[in-house]
Amino acid sequence: MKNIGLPQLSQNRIARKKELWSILASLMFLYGIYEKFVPYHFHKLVRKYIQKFIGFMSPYMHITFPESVSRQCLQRSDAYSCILTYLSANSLENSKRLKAEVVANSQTPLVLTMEDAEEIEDKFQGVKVWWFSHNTPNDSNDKIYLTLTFHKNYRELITTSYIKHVLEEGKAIKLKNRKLKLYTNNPSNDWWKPRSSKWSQTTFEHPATFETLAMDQEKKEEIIDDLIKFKSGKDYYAKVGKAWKRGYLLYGPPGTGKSTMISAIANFMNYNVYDLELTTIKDNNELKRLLIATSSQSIIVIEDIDCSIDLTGQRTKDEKEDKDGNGKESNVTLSGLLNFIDGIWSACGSERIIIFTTNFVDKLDPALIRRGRMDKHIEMSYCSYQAFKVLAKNYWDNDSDHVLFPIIQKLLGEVNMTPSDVAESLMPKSNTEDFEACLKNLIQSLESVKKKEEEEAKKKEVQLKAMKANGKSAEEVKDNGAIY
Ligand SMILES: Nc1ncnc2c1ncn2[C@@H]1O[C@H](COP(=O)(O)OP(=O)(O)OP(=O)(O)O)[C@@H](O)[C@H]1O
Repeated sequence: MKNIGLPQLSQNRIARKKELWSILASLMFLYGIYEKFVPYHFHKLVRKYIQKFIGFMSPYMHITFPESVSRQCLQRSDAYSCILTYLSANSLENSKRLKAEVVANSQTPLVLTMEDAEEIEDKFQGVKVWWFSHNTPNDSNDKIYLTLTFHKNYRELITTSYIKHVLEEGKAIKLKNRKLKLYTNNPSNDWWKPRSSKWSQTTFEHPATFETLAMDQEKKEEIIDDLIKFKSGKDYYAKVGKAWKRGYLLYGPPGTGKSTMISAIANFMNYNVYDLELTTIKDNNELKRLLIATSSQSIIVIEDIDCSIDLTGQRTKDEKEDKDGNGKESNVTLSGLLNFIDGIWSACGSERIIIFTTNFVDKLDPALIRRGRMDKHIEMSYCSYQAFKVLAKNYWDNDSDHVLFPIIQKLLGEVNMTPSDVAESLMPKSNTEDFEACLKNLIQSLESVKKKEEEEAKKKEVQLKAMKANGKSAEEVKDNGAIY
């Protein structure tokens, strides 16, 4: 009988299929054993190496950005949200795919989110990249991650230029879109308008940041660290049973940057500012009403607290009358203010910073500024060499050293000059004035202050000698202001 069986080719195919099935069955069997008997932590390791191997073989590379409140992110105004803002703004298609969620009590009410496992394509200098959003189930923090995928050939371009471009563009768009508010309780100057115990508001647009704030780097970092700790401290405050708020006392001579620091904090934290004018508040009840009307994520500021009201209750009625004779009177008391800061009413909101500023810290009632109430006391001092370098960068974009810098460094060590005065010297007075001319102006100002200080010291020394010669006591000499 003639062989009419399957042709040779088909038989080979069947044999190969059988082989494949048996390999598959063996692999499944081995996987079952691996799953059952190999410890879990070892699984993770194996997965990691498999992923590494696949990554090594693949022509594509991945970079992952977590949704975090890390120090660096905050300084870059949150890398994760900068990327989403960039993606949303840069393509019509992307903006359709990104969801805008409304977040209550937030300065940025619209928060962009990307669907889990969604992919967005972008192009940079002709190179295609893909952004991919995903959760990591193993991550106990339940964070969302953005992964950037690109071809290995463009590694240099993407890791240096593209990411920088995305972050900068995203940050710029965010800054443009963000609108912080400045509230004030200062009543209108128009006499016909009724006096109101409410806040009036305007847009807060101060450009100060920690980068442009002239102060020693170490001190600056300490404040930034403190703010970050506060911002991410919701659970901590709940755990220790404390209202989620923090008090800062900024003290130092006029022109050392206390108001500038407040603006830098507001911009850094993205908080609204409530500028509280105590002298216009009738009594403690009005103060309470104003407090209740403030929102969370805000900074309540009382500037020049030493001049605001009588906080010791010893001022006479005559003194309360203002210079124009308006009879403007404030019955806000120290206890009212203490209640405002940390009494029961202060718990009506959360995530709030209270800032007092003063030029005379010694004048303040210790109860008002004790730690726990004013948690951090920050001295804003005269311009140091490091602070001067920040100002040189702000005003002249100068990062490098200059031959005149050592002279300035020496003079700043000998003379007390406020950052405000240093900044004034660094500002060009005409179109022809360049950086060097401004540095010379500064040296001149520093030298004239130094000369004045030396002359005054000499004068006081002569005075002192004369008084001593006249038989005056040490106390009397001191009272007369001589250096003793
Ligand atoms: N530390 C600083 N960094 C940057 N700029 C500063 C600094 N200090 C002062 N300046 C500049 O000087 C100006 C005045 O500073 P600012 O009003 O912040 O000082 P202040 O300490 O609040 O003064 P006052 O006690 O009189 O209210 C600001 O507009 C700013 O340009």
